[in-house]
Amino acid sequence: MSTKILLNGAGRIGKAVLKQLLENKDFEVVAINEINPYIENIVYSINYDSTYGKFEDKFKIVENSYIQNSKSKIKILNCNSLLDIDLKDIDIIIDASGKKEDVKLLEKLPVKSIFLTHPNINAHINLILGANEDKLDIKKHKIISTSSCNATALLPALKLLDDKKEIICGDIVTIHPLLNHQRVLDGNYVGSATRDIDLNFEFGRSSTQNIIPSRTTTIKACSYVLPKFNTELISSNSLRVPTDTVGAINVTLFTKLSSTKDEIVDIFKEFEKNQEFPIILNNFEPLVSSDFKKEKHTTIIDHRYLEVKNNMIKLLLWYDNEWGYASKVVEILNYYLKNIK
Ligand SMILES: NC(=O)c1ccc[n+]([C@@H]2O[C@H](COP(=O)([O-])OP(=O)(O)OC[C@H]3O[C@@H](n4cnc5c(N)ncnc54)[C@H](O)[C@@H]3O)[C@@H](O)[C@H]2O)c1
Repeated sequence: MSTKILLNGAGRIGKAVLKQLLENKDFEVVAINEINPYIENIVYSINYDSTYGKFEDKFKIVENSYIQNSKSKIKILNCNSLLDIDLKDIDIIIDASGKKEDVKLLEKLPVKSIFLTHPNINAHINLILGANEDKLDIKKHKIISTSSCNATALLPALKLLDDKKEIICGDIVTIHPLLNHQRVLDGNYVGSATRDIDLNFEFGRSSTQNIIPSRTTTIKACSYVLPKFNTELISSNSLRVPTDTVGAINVTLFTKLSSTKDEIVDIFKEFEKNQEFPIILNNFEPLVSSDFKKEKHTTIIDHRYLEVKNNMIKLLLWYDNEWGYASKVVEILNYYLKNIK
């Protein structure tokens, strides 16, 4: 029997998750809850996407509150809170709205599990494949955070290098594409449920005319998954750039054991050969960010820019922050269901 899913929030991540769930017969998305009250607009934005292109099996509206294509029929709901939804036919909720609902209230909802697509210290587990999937305990973990796109891309590489060379300290710079909370032209800062960084004037500035520096919660998100990787060990900041998707992270690490470049390349090659999930992809070609669009590997190690000097390792990582991250949400969901059976 297929797993019945309610998707909360059909924005950038919600739609990427939806389209990947629709490819899999084990899942049935029975409902989408969106605060956007216009079902015509919801169906339009599922069918047409500037970043990933048209959706071939188009949806249309049926019976006023459903959308349907050749394979699926999905009820569209318009509630402000998950707590107000009748969940009797739902097994699992994927919350991609960015709303920070009280976890104590979410725990009481009559579903098997709730997946949050943001880091959440109060979730029962923050889970990143390649970092802590062995810690998943389906008896204890009902509210599962799938962390952030940056932490998902960074932490497996950090853990691997720490296991082999022991990280003493480091610094990262995330180079992150546009997000929907940003301004097109200069304006006032607008707060957003999708960000929990303090009020930040820079985000009131035109997103298409600037490289915008900002703080990032990446390392904090890593620490919710593996406490060793915290802001005492690794400093961070971010540059927001005017591209649609695919982020990069510049990583500088100082390690207890020294290394050679060949050794580090071999560590990543060995991991790629033996991995259970598509996590590490080693790249040796002269590629640019758009070449990694729709890449499902969690993190692409760009060996053309790998530098190793004694105890210092400098890496350039790439990741698709939308489609790639959404593919991890679906993989974690699959992993969870396999553990239930
Ligand atoms: N965009 C990324 O690169 C990225 C990557 C990983 C994780 N995330 C996280 O995923 C979440 C969503 O981010 P996004 O980029 O898709 O944002 P988005 O603004 O594109 O989408 C959010 C959607 O949720 C809807 N929504 C807001 N409040 C709601 C509510 N109370 N109930 C139902 N729907 C509601 C909005 O109308 C919108 O359609 C955030 O927590 C974000 O931090 C984003």
